[in-house]
Amino acid sequence: MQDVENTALSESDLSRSPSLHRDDYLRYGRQMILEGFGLPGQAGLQRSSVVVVGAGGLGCPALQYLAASGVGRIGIIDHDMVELSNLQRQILHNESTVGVYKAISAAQAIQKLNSKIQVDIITEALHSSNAIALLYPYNVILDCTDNAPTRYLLSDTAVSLGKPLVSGAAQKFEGQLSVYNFGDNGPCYRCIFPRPPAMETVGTCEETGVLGAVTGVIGTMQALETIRIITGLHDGKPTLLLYSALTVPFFRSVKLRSKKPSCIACGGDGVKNGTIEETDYVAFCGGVRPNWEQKGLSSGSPGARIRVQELKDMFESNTQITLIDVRPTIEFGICQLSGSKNVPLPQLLADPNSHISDDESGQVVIVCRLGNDSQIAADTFRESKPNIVVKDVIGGLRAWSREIDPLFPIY
Ligand SMILES: Nc1ncnc2c1ncn2[C@@H]1O[C@H](COP(=O)(O)OP(=O)(O)OP(=O)(O)O)[C@@H](O)[C@H]1O
Repeated sequence: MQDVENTALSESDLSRSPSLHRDDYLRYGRQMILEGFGLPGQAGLQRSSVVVVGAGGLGCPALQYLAASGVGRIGIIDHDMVELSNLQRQILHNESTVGVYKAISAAQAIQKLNSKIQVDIITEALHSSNAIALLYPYNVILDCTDNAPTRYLLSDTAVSLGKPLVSGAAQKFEGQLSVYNFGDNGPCYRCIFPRPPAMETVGTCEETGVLGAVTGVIGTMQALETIRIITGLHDGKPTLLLYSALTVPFFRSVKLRSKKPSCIACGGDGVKNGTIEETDYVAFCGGVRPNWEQKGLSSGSPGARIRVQELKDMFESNTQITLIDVRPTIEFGICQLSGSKNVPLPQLLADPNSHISDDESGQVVIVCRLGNDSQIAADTFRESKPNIVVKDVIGGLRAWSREIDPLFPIY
């Protein structure tokens, strides 16, 4: 499966008589004088090509260091556009590129840093029918995305194309880093995580929060691992690096086992291009968002979910409601609707009966930030107190801010 033309540079590539422009000796001199790097290392970087999937929190620092180090060709794949809430960590974007495709914004930034490298801009989402074609031209693939379907798709594609996959993840105060499908018998992502996590146990940065500098640490290390692979400085030992910004020592590493012979992707006959195209990665990972109706957690009778306009109407007509906000206390402290009481979702799930009384005379309305947790809370109440009218707010406080009160803080 290893495609010699298109995989990480071989020893013969690195020892081929290198030629650099005169300015490059000055530009890259600080790394060229490093033991084991030298002129072959720099020339290897210049001849290599790398694709970064996701130009967000991880992709930005990774791209920055890859461009600065002189990787000759860099592809950037991201279908999303820059938003104000990205600027806290997605350091290649800025106020003037809000609304611009991230792939374009990031490309502009790294071309300013290094105008001599080739940058390919791809503003479409990576999915099973374009992955092989989009990733084929590059030596190393970086997973800087934030969702399980893309992780499995990237891993299968990397296996199929015989390319190393440098995978990063960051959430809250923590991050993870690993290189898959590399070295002597290195495992793929599926060998280590054969089944996706349950959808309700994972969340995006939007849902769970992330400290910007944590993505900086992991994204930078993704660039570092990539440079080690290209220049032959990587020992190829499969390792999962775990980082926690709040716990000393900050880094721990876990030795990973070799490729699993029974792995459906890299064991046996291996994954075929056709298999990737036929796989519904979103379905494999349980759907884009948990759909509580489909999971049998009915959302009650028609009208069980209300729009923010209906909530406003209830306020204005003085309808008697018990308004429960199920966000974490720290978020409730940032902003809240007047008259709402805070019962964080885990507390509510642990003991739903203690938060509303049996003779609740009005309606119970549940709100959260985006309208997902409120559905879980409402279904839990309906099960424990079937005689009480429980509604939840579609789109949550985000929708309230967008549609009703533009002065209400959005985060
Ligand atoms: N299949 C995919 N193809 C291309 N880009 C992807 C794919 N999946 C995820 N991404 C990109 O990966 C990036 C992940 O970065 P990050 O989580 O920091 O950003 P975000 O999604 O903007 O964050 P937030 O959760 O705060 O909205 C995003 O820019 C997203 O568009």
